Amino acid sequence: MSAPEIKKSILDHLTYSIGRPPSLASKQDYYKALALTVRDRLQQHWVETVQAYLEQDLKVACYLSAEFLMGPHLGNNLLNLGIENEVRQAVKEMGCELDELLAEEEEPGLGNGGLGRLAACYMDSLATLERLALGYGIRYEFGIFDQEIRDGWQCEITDKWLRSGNPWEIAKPEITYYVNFGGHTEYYRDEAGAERIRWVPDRAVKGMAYDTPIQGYRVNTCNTLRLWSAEACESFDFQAFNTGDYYGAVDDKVISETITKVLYPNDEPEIGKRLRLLQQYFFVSCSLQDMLRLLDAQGQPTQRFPEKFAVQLNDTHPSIGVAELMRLLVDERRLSWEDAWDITVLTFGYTNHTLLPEALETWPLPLFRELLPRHLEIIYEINARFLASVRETHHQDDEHVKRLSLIDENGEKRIRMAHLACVGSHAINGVAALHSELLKRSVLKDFYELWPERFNNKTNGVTPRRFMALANPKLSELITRTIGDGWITHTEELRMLEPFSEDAAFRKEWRLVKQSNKQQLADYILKQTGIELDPSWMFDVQVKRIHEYKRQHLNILHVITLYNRLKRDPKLAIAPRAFIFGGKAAPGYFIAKRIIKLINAVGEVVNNDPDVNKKLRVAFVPNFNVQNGQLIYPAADLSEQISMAGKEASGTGNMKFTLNGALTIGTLDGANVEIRDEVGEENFFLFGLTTEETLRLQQQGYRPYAYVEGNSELAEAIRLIASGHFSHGDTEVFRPLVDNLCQSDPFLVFADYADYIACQDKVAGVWKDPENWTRMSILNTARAGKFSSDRAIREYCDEIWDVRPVPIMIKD
Ligand SMILES: CCc1ccc([C@H](C)CC(=O)N[C@@H]2O[C@H](CO)[C@@H](O)[C@H](O)[C@H]2O)cc1
Repeated sequence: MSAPEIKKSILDHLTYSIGRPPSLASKQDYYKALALTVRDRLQQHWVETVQAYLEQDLKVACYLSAEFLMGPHLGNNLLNLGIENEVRQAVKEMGCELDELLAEEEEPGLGNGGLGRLAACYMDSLATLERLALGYGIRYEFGIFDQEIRDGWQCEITDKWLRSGNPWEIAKPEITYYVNFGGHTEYYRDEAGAERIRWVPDRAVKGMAYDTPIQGYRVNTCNTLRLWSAEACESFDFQAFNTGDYYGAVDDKVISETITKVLYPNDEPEIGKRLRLLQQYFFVSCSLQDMLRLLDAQGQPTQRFPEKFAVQLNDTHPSIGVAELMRLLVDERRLSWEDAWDITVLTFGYTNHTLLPEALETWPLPLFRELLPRHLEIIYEINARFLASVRETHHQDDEHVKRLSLIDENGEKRIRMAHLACVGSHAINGVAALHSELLKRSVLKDFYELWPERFNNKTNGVTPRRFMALANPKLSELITRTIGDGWITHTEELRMLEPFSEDAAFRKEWRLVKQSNKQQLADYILKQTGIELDPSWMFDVQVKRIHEYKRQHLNILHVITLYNRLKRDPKLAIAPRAFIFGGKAAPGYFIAKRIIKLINAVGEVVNNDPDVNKKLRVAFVPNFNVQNGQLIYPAADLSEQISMAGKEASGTGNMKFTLNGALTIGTLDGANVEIRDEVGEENFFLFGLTTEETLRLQQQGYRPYAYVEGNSELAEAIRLIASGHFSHGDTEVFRPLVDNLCQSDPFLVFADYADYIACQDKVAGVWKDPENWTRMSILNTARAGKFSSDRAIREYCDEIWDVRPVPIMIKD
């Protein structure tokens, strides 16, 4: 791990792995050689961790997720191995800058947003807490699209993240499984004469494992992220070729590989596309077959499956797993239905990440029957037994039974995947206290009344390694210099910072760190957008997927309100503010794309208007992802968490901002509630209707335009948008947005406008006293220890998975 040894290893990899003499090597080559050098050092831990698993009778946490938003690996692995300085020195001696090589890494964007990034944070915490774990997912050839902003509009660019290979993964051709589709089922008599059902599929693909090491922070544990890639069983059909059917010869190859070709770029609206179901079944079947192989490899009986594997369903996307495990246990391992069902329920836990009805996945029966005929039968059987028990034990009326059923019989019959997940899991959790409560009171109410003991809350968390130590080295250095470095693995120790909020010298240092982070972000934004931001201004930031319930359009209404105030009186004493936005919209999400256009259109007018651009600036950071998120979270003064109450399940960006000393303006939604409880209501800018109040308002009949008539600033802002003031006189481009707001406003933007503006004025007031602001900022960081993914993972391990720490010894 010393600089000279690392230098030698990089040179060796340049020669033996890359095959380039240093004189000819490009930055990409040096990056690759360094990545392989670092991977070597991970692999020793990796092998020891796998060895420990094979030698000891241990239980493993298996996290099934259709998305893993890992972010760039190199910096994180240098931090977790504790060799950043040695590497920085080694590459310097070779004439390279570590930061240049870090910038060479393609970000593996195998996720959309919160759900995918949470899975990545949890993998980091599982390894750091020395819990044996496997992350199972899909190795998409193309991840989340790259976003370019052209003339204010989002443009989607294919994410060819594998174009120059991926040094962090190891292909495992020896770990492949067949996954079947289509066909029919039939009865047959087994050798014992027992009548059984077999599936006669009409298509199969092969799933091959690609493993990525997940190194814990300063421990020997190195877990595995196993991503499956689809390939044809026969990559080339010579028969077809010889008969001149050249396309037919590779047909199967093309079709099969399509399964893991691309990530669906939607987060929230359910899409119900056939390929999406193929993707979900494909990776789940490979994963469960892999677990059964591991069980066999350890000579363990099938009955011990739940003692060896705790399988967590990351939302409903992998919930077909309930039916697939039953198929593997009953059809292939010939267990009785009852035994198989007990194993299944004991094995699975289900995490729900959204209350939005349109995001709860349901599959049309005909599609299900066509692709997965045997699973449909199994789901019918599960449903029949479930409803029978419900009738028996709970004497439920038909209406109730209908509501609980796995099959939605209203109109076109559909499979309710959330219901399958609930029936097949012994634990069901939401991702923040409010969300878990709302789950019990709304979408999963009937299941809660049935099985209250299964329901629990696991408030989300984020890894302090990537989002503090790696993203904010200056703040980390100041904190460690002040309270030691225990906080990196025990964030509750951040509390020791509290007394320093009263120390003027410390506050000064705290402000200087924030200032330099803001300068760094300003430089990045200038390079990306050409927009100049002054780091002495308040950086007011909203970065997250673009969605109406997250209300980026409420934020831009505040910007327009300040714009109007300044246009009316350019000398108005407004606290100079830079409004920074970022986030991708699902390509088919019409309104969300118009919101991006509106933000950029308002920005263009504001930034070029001398009456206002000395106090107001707007910048939309293109291609918001994990990499630039690491630049943005440390540089924010104000974190915008302004979703309509009851809509944001948790949020995790809110936690990253708070841990990096930003103050939050937000509603009582998701984890905002717990952030406010932890940091103190006096250190949180609260506004807006509560969940109850939103429901009451919508029940009593909500007339959005009444709020426009009742508020001149709101009326002026809407009038300006509708007039084409921000669109070169074009009154059509934003009409759909204005009409949506004035006629339905489903996310109560108008209802919360006045309180939001008043709260923002309060923020401006507090900002005027930097000492007080800094004190509040320090207290936010000091009291945000709860929001570490380590705390969340400890709870999952102790309360759901029963997975214990296993220190890994490195044998010399
Ligand atoms: C079917 C398409 C689809 C894809 C993704 C999703 C995810 C559930 C969306 C998501 O990322 N939800 C977010 O999950 C985070 C982690 O728990 C929460 O913090 C966010 O509040 C929630 O919106 C729903 C539907």
